[in-house]
Amino acid sequence: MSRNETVTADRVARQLAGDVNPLATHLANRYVGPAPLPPVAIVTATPRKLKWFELEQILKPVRELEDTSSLTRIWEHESGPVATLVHGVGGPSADRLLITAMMQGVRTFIRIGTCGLLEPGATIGTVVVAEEATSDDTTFQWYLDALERDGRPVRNKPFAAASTEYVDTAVNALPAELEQGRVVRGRAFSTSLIFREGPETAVHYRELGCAAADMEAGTVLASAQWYRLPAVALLVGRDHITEGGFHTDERERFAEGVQAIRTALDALIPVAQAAAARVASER
Ligand SMILES: O=P(O)(O)O[C@H]1O[C@H](CO)[C@@H](O)[C@H]1O
Ligand SMILES: O=c1cc[nH]c(=O)[nH]1
Repeated sequence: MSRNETVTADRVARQLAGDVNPLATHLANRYVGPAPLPPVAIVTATPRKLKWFELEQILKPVRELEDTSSLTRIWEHESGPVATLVHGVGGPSADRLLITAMMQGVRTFIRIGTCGLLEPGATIGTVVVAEEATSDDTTFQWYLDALERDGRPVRNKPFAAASTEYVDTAVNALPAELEQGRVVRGRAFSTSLIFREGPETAVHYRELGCAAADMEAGTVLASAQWYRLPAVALLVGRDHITEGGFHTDERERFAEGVQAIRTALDALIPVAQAAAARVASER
């Protein structure tokens, strides 16, 4: 059996074949490159941010797939191969990437990125390990409704959950110097309306119990739950939504958060390799 046939034969491939339209098949190569992609993918919104994370400190570059919308790069971690994929900004863009990446063999997603902080007085560079996320966008709502119709609703509506194993691994790996409130295991709100945020939206997010706002974690976690894949989002606080203050004011703090996420990733990738292999073995 060729590797490509293996990708198309598993449980996730069958679910995808039953619920996405032929356009996704038509576009998969262009978006993410040909199958098989590594089963573990690290995803973020923009190539510029991906550079900030300096993943070459923990991964060995192998090759770049030419001319893909997600600028797919293949890397080698000591635990196995990893892809980095740029999912674009917002839930719909992330959803396009997630689906096509799954079609090409990805079986787990680790989103890394930046977020706005909601807790008054939180330090720029605070790391939020999103164990749950919700969103105001249509892709997130589609997954929430689909899960409901399928008889497996999210446990804490309207929040989709991350893999507990990933959250525990990431939190335990975060360097000790980031303790004292700079590591938050909590909820994220993913918005389509970043430039409409202000004190009132922040109150709303906080009332929902959120510590951070980004634009994609909700869709990443909800999509993963729909396809029964493990996923998590590791976010570093880049600005304050209510008080002003940006990473450009506190570069060192921000850099510490970025470095902490890299440390967490290094511990998380082997766990993700094992989890993705389990998913890929499901028939
Ligand atoms: O750091 P990234 O992944 O770009 O994520 C955050 O930054 C962008 C907004 O400027 C959105 O994509 C948001 O989710
Ligand atoms: O990245 C984001 C998303 C929403 N709000 C923010 O402040 N930052």
